[in-house]
Amino acid sequence: SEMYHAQIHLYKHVYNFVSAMALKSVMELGIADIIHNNGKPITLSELASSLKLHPSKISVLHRFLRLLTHNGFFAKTKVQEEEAYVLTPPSKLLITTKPTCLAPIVKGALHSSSLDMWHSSKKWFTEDKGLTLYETATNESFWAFLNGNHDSLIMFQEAMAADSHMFKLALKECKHVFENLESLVDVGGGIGGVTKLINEAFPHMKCIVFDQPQVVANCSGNENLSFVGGDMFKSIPSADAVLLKWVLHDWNDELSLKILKNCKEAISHKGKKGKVIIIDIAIDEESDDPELTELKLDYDLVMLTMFNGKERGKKEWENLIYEAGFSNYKITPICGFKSLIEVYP
Ligand SMILES: OCc1ccc2c(c1)OC[C@]1(O)c3cc4c(cc3O[C@H]21)OCO4
Repeated sequence: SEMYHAQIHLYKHVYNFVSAMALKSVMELGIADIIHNNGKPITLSELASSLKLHPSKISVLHRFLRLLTHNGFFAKTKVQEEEAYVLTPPSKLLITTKPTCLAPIVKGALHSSSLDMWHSSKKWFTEDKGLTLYETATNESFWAFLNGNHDSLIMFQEAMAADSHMFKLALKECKHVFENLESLVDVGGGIGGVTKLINEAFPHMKCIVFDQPQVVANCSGNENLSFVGGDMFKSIPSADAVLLKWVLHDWNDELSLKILKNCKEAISHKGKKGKVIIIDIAIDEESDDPELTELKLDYDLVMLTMFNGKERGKKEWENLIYEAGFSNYKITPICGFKSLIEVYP
């Protein structure tokens, strides 16, 4: 009946965290590496012994694998009549020796420092101080937390760098965007994860990684890759193109406008030939399948709660781009759930 379906819907969402935390456990145990290095399907007992599990934990492992197999992270097969597990495309993204490894994102996004704040949401809703949920819960911004906790900063930067390897695959599809650029500044480029990939693909392009001084402090480049410290809300080094990957979703419209106006300044020496390259989520409920839209809306709340940022729909991107004084733009989907938006003065 409708009541039963409503109950299932409600309970499923209450316990959504279980599959996320089971995935975190599998990541922490390095199970994807064990199965990958095994070179063939692995039985439960083989997996348990390589994990050096106490016999009492073998059934626990089986139950975790059962849920994750149900959710498409493993598949079952038979080895000499015995059940065995193989990796699937999603769990292959947890193999730590591959450049496409997203384990650092799983680790960072599901770290207690990213989750604990949710227990303060009622307080956050009832206050009018304009703080993020993160600040309401911890009395400091997430960026201040990262700058004050070396291990968390490394974890965050590894998460950002992990995602940028995905960008390497996308770069093959969107090479034309970066062709015939003589220089590019990667704003909010962190430790240069993405910029290094672009520099490898386009060795003659002068690439600048632009981020806060303390972020770029002990980074070193090469003759065509340099690190510059500064404040993107004040001014951005000039170049043929400015890259904003996973930056504007951290900031509300007012601050995003400020960044985009400084980007326009930075490319103005090139006249019409300059461009701003935005890589971020573009919500598109009409054409995206519901699963993809749910991921984008999840990310919207992650950005809202951590940074008072937001993910934007196609219309919102258009309004922001025109408001910043640009005349034209083009959106191309890349990397599965992100889009590449070329913006022209
Ligand atoms: O736009 C930047 C940006 C992009 C992605 C993410 C950001 C911020 O913070 C939230 C997040 O869920 C997160 C939090 C983390 C982390 C990684 C991580 O990935 C997610 O490592 C430590 O805490």
